[in-house]
Amino acid sequence: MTQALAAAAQPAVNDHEHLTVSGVGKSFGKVRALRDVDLGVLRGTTTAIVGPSGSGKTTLLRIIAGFDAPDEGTVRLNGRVVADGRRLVPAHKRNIGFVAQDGALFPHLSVGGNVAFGLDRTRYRGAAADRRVVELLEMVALTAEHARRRPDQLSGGQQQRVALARALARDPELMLLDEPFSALDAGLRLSTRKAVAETLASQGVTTILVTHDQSEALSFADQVAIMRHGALAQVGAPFVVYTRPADLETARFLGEAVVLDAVLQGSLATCALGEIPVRLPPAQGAVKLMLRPEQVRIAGSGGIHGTITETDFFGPDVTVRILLDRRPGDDGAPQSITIRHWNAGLARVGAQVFLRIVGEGVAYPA
Ligand SMILES: Nc1ncnc2c1ncn2[C@@H]1O[C@H](COP(=O)(O)OP(=O)(O)OP(=O)(O)O)[C@@H](O)[C@H]1O
Repeated sequence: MTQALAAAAQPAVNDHEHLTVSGVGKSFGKVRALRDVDLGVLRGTTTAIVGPSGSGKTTLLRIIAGFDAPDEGTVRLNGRVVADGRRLVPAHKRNIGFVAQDGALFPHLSVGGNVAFGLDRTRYRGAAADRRVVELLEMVALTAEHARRRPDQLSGGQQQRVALARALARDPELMLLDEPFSALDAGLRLSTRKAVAETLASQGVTTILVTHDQSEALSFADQVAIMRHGALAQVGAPFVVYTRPADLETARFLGEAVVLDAVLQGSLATCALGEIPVRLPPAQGAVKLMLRPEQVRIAGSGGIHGTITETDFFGPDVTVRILLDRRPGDDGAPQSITIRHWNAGLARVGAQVFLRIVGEGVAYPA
């Protein structure tokens, strides 16, 4: 093959991409853990890989790190192939940082000793190393005082931030985070996540976070990759994947969804909630229409109404199940929806309510 032909046979690689995963597959015996995964990550951005347990997230992260080799496909860092059928650049030559679920700090070393472990000893020695350790601890909102403690004398969130400081000590270009917040309780999880995101953004480190928590993925990342059964179901900006999921399963995975039978004509879907505009209609005729519950509001009056059949109180809001009244000419089965409302006093079982729809729906072929 001539050079020009060989170049044409290569998949297109975006020059701005820090990481490019193309057609990656991996099996463990009969288990197909990854199939035909394509993922591009721009330099300095944050990507979250989210999916249910066993969907292949960790396998993909380990292949990006260089801990495992793909069976097929290619991984490129800065346009350079680091893994394909023949070559495998090992993890320690990929200039990456890795933070595991449990932080994996060395219990026998002090906090400072843990961070210093990551330092390049040809660049940092003696007082320079001590100064760099404190600098790294300050990046993750800890101090020189913490450096003297043992890891077990810190809170869970502090330990995770030390693990991040240790990973940052290597000056990585790419940071891989494998569910690093999952062992923390809700409040600590939020504040640690924010602190970690801010540190990584300020250092301009390209970051990939693996999580099974949808809201964590949506709030942390510039780009969300949804993984299912070893394949990527959708990759896009958080707002896009949440408001325009590629399919119903992705819609339901990323959040609560109101799904109704509808008939689509042009870009208008007729369903038990009236006529709802649809962006980019995929088909005409019978479809499934998806709205997010926050798009359905309880109103003072209107043409759409129903009866509350069930409520569930959560504190800031209440989940309300509503049996929709049939609209004139509708002879289909009765349909119920579940939405949220802030006023628990208003949402009483048996109450009649009017509903108003905000924004557009998403239609899927029935
Ligand atoms: N070393 C291994 N040997 C055999 N099977 C494996 C191995 N590692 C992963 N698997 C299998 O590959 C599939 C994907 O696993 P993986 O750990 O990547 O999923 P995950 O999405 O990270 O799950 P979790 O959220 O539970 O960590 C699973 O079916 C798992 O059992």
